[in-house]
Amino acid sequence: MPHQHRWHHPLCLAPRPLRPWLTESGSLTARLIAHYPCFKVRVLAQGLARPHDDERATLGLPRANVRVPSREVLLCSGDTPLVFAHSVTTPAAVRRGFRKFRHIGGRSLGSMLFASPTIARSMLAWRRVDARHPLWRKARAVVGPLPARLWARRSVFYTGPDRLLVTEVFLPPLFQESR
Ligand SMILES: C=C(O[C@@H]1C=C(C(=O)O)C=C[C@H]1O)C(=O)O
Repeated sequence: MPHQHRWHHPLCLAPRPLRPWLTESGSLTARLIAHYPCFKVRVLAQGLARPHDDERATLGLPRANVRVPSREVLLCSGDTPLVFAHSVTTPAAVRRGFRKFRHIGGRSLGSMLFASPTIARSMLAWRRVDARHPLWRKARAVVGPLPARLWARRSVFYTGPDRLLVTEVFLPPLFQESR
């Protein structure tokens, strides 16, 4: 698992206003809605894509060139992006336990994941990402200029044998002011 070890940067290094967001163990969507009344999901991509290097092992995908169901969204307050979220799963999972994944559209994935009593979640893991990481570069491409390092977190949702890996990158409004 080559990149796995990078996913445990100590949270004490994170900006204080960001920590409650990084550690939220319930739905991030629900927490955002509570703080931002103009919460919106902007879907950037939904379809088949190559998983990132640090996602493949977590999903048990052996081949580097395999394409898997993926989704990228910006979670926004009005037009202001707050979180860039990237989710990947397996072709088998979208036919079984995560059947709704492909049809979620402009609703939040959190509304599906946390509504189902048969879906469980792993521990959260955290790291900082910079221009060497594909998620930083993807966020930069849609959001525009960004700080050199951003905090990200990820966790796996499980149902039966199926897995869905959700990674969230936190954008400046969530750490440049305290809420
Ligand atoms: C996992 C959750 O769902 C959020 C919503 C997402 C989406 O709609 O694609 C993706 C990741 C999360 O930021 C959550 O709310 O905690």
